[in-house]
Amino acid sequence: MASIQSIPTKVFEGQRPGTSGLRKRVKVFQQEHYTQNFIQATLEAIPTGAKGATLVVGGDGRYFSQEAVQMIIRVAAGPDNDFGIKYNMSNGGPAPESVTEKIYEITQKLTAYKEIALPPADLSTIGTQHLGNLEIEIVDPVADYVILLKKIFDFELIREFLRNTPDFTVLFDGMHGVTGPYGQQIFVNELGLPQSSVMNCIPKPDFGGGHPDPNLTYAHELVERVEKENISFGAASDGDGDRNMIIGKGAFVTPSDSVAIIAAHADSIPYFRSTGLKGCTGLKGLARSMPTSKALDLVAAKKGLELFEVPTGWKFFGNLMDAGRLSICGEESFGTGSDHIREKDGVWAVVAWLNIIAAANKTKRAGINEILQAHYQEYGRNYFSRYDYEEVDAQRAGEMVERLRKLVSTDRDKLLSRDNSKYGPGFKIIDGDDFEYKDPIDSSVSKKQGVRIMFKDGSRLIIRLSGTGSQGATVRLYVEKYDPDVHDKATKDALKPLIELALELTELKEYTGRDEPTVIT
Ligand SMILES: O=P(O)(O)OC[C@H]1O[C@H](O)[C@H](O)[C@@H](O)[C@@H]1O
Repeated sequence: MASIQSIPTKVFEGQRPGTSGLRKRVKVFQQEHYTQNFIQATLEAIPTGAKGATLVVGGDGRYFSQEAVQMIIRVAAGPDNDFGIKYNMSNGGPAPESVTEKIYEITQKLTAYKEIALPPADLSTIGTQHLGNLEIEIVDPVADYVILLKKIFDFELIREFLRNTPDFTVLFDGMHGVTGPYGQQIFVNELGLPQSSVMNCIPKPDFGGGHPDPNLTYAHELVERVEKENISFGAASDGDGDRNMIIGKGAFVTPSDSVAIIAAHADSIPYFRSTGLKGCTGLKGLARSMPTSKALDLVAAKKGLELFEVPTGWKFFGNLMDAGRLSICGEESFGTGSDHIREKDGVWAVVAWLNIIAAANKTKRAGINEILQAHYQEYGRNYFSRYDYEEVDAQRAGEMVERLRKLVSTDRDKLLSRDNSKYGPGFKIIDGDDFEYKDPIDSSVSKKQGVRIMFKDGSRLIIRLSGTGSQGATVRLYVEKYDPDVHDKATKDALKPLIELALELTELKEYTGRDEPTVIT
């Protein structure tokens, strides 16, 4: 998808004919995806002036950089709505492909755009202000968000548990992203944890020089402190607050396990109980992106819930949620969430885990490790790993994927008769395809979403090109092995034969020229 900066936008100067006196209001959510909200604002709120809209930034004005806000206001304040796009994106989710494709098509026809100059907005003052004839309302999103979370989770239970269990220590890493003020308010002010339970909670435009990616590589400060200081529960969320990582001393919760465990324990979360409590929705279906491990499928089967496997990208969950068929979903790329909003939500996932642990501790003492082990005992364990090969030659990466596509289609017989016995029993290939998804709600079809190879023992290997890499191509190789009995192997040992098989079968080294991946998660 084109970025904001690269979408040429036709902007009118001064007042639009026939709109004299119109007060335009701008709606921009604090929680990421302002690309989508920018589009929403441009297409709906601004031209008609009909929709009241709000610019949401932190009370202290630091959640968005002043430049970003100015850019949004400037562009959103002026576009002439003769684009002819009428799409309903009011669920607040990421724009669907139909919209981004239409916008891209329009950008190909535009020949010029103008900008209007606006004075800078004062982001530090809550309330309404005017920039020319543009009305902006600055609100504090933390307060609204806390109200929402209190309807979803059992704050009282968590608070009690933390108060009565002082040796259960917590460390939340805001990574100098947008969730810092939320972490401060929720973990310290609401749940009563000491100030030392949060770190890096001042949002900074440069993320304090770090890379705000909540994984074992980039959240190393948190990882080191959790081990050194014997922290029971460590958590991080990323720069824009939508992703999360959950760890404990000697424990790492893979995102695939995380969504499965949240779903398995959903009845300890008020929002998912169909108890008739105000705001409780009951647990509807579950969903994961295709490469995410099938741990969630086992939970869905046991609970008798619908399970959806969608292509990579949160936008595919929105229709299912709007149709009332999806409650909890997740992606291996550290996104976990529910239908309380239409985007993954890092802070939500952290509080979900605290709620689950607090509920489990009503009967016996349990930390992250105990919850993980109990889950594996009940469902078996889906060992999972992702190998990323970043910035490889795009043409060669494309050729590699084409070869694999051929292997799962025209050369299918060759694939199915492949002898993998040297890698151990169970690695007989039983199926393979290039993942295709038909949206059950609007019947739209998304093709070529990743080559999948399935094995007799339930193992899978998946290969796809990243849609978010910025330089050359990023190849992602996902491997998964289900083990119903053995739960305590190190992931890399459990997956070793499958990874070797995957490298041989995909000819990854030959095509990318790489001996090793750049990132392993
Ligand atoms: O295509 P990839 O690089 O694997 O990225 C995939 C990820 O991209 C974005 O972050 C989306 O918001 C995620 O929902 C998605 O999982």
